[in-house]
Amino acid sequence: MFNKLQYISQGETIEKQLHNIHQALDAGCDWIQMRFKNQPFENRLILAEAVKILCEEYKSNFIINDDVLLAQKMGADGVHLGLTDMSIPEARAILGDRKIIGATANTFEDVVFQSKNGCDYIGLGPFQFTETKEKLSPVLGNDGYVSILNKMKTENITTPIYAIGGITLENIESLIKTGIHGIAVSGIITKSPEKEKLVQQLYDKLYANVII
Ligand SMILES: Cc1ncc(COP(=O)(O)OP(=O)(O)O)c(N)n1
Ligand SMILES: Cc1nc(C(=O)O)sc1CCOP(=O)(O)O
Ligand SMILES: [Mg+2]
Repeated sequence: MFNKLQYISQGETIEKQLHNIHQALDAGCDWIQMRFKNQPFENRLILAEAVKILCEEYKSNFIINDDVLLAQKMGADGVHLGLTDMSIPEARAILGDRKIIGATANTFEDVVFQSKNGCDYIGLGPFQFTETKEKLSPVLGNDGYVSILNKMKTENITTPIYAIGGITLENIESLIKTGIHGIAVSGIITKSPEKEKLVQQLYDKLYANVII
């Protein structure tokens, strides 16, 4: 089963991205999504090559946002695809069954659609407003997760759900109670002056009731 914490990268330049990813790895994150929007292929390729080496060094999972062909070229661990990106079946045909394919959802109907398409996990959000992503879907709040996760239980849909969008340490306990598997975060880790402490606090809350 997947780790409960995914770090999504940010930064306007290759150098800033790499710096933020390196710091997240140093802080203990072991699942990185490289998200470098509105960049020419050449820049994404340069960054992906560097991140691949770093993630191997730290024995961390490395997935790429949006770009299935770049993920294939890099031999990355997988991709994350939104509702307007390449379809999950098309990505699966390219990457095969052994790669991670994450999908985005904002409604229960999206969850049904993405699960039927065979994604490995779903990023369900946004939980609340965030500056990290433009053109956000409607915010769900805690009640949105309660409603969608309850419907999933009724319909026996077991795809792991990651809450995403403006999540802070304070939100985790109530989100975990809704039945989510984990969280995907960017801003709180990137902006934290005490990343190692924060990542440990996130793990403590995410794994509080997990018997190993
Ligand atoms: C874990 C996770 N969940 C959702 C998203 C959003 O993906 P998408 O809707 O394709 O938007 P962009 O990230 O591409 O702007 C995500 N990246 N990761
Ligand atoms: C990349 C992304 N996708 C979202 C969605 O709702 O689909 S919210 C989001 C941003 C996540 O970063 P932060 O933790 O800084 O809010
Ligand atoms: Mg996308």
